[in-house]
Amino acid sequence: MQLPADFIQKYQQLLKNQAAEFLASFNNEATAGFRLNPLKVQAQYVDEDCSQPIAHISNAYYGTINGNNIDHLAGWIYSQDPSAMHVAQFAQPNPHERVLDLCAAPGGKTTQLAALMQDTGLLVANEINRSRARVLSSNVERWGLQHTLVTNNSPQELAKYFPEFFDCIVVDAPCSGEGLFRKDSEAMQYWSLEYVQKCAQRQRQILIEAVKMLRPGGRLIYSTCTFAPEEDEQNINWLTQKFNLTILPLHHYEGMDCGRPEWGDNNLELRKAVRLFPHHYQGEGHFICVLQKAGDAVATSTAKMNTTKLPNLKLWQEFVDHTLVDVHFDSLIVQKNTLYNAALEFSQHHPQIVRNGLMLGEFKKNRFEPNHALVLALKPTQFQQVIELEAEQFQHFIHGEALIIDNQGYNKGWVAVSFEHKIFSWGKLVGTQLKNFYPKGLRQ
Ligand SMILES: C[S@@+](CC[C@H](N)C(=O)[O-])C[C@H]1O[C@@H](n2cnc3c(N)ncnc32)[C@H](O)[C@@H]1O
Repeated sequence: MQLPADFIQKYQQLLKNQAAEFLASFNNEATAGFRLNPLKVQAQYVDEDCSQPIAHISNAYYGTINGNNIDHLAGWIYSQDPSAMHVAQFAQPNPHERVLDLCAAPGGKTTQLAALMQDTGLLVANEINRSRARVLSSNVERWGLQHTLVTNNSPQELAKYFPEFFDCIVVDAPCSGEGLFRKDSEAMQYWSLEYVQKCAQRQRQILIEAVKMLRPGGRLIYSTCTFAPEEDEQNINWLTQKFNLTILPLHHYEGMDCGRPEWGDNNLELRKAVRLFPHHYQGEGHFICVLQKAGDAVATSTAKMNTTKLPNLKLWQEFVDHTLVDVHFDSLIVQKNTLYNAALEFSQHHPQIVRNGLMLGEFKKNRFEPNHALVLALKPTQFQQVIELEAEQFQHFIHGEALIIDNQGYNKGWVAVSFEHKIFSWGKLVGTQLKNFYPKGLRQ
């Protein structure tokens, strides 16, 4: 790999006798990994090879996945660089906490945080870029999450709505991406010494807003996928000088390096951070640091904001009675004919919302049409009827075709549709015809 000359020179100076091994690692292939969704699945039921677990990460394995197979469509797996998986794992979010993933798209950390929280409490997944926020939202849907609020705000805007609100905030910052060079050589095109400085400044602006949203005693997790000290140790050192935050010790597992005090004004506390170098760890480059804000560390409960008035829910109730089993939603709200079980209920003033909790469905004239998110979020036992497709039927169905099935005793109406016993879509049964409700945007 042809690395930029300034990059080579910089790391020769910084890493000295380790530089040759570090620079040579860029000629090796990037390491791939994936995580299983513990909200849905156990390893023995997926098609992927789960023979190489990633140490110290729950439900994670080395290897590549097929983005078009049923495991992916049904939200049972997520592709992610093994190093990146340590961020949420070190964040250790507790069930029922209020957690913010401030720079969240496409959703690697969000899906992992939600899994660790067992989809309880409140997870706010924010992304500044609108089209990336949509991708984030579709990954939240695929993962079957019920208590995640997806927002599309700048950190400055978001901070106006959530002063000292969160128990835990993850800032997986936009960075110069040096740790991605092996995976995506295009990342190198943007790289320059000036770009690193620019990224470091932008990260400081983001961190200032993150601190405003963190409650006293709350945890701030800062990560980048770059080796640059300006964006890593120097930013953390600046942060601890500017605000009342202390660095918490992280366990340095095999292959993990410590943060480098000498790269951050000789602040010895920086040793507590984790650096992942590709010549030491089987993954791409990463930096992770966990800090705690001074103050009361008692965990807060998930309080709700003001509630909204509901229209007549008869159509929804009829749908539940005919289609579902043992479901309880206690935060129902309606927005523009769409019914949600809200992750958070707002008064008049609210951030730019892309998805608020679980989208249950839409009121259309005299009927209720369930949303794709609902079929992906419920357990198989929560459907009155599940129709299992054969391989050929599955291929036709994900193309958007209706099917003629051998109807042996199914009732007319909504059914969950599965393949390999993985539920992936709604269908509507009329006699022997299974109408197709697999979303148009996902059809293959
Ligand atoms: C490293 S990526 C996040 C990856 C994500 N956490 C994951 O695990 O899938 C950084 C994100 O920050 C967003 N971003 C860019 N500029 C930003 C800014 N000024 N404030 C907040 N986020 C920003 C980018 O659009 C990008 O989605």
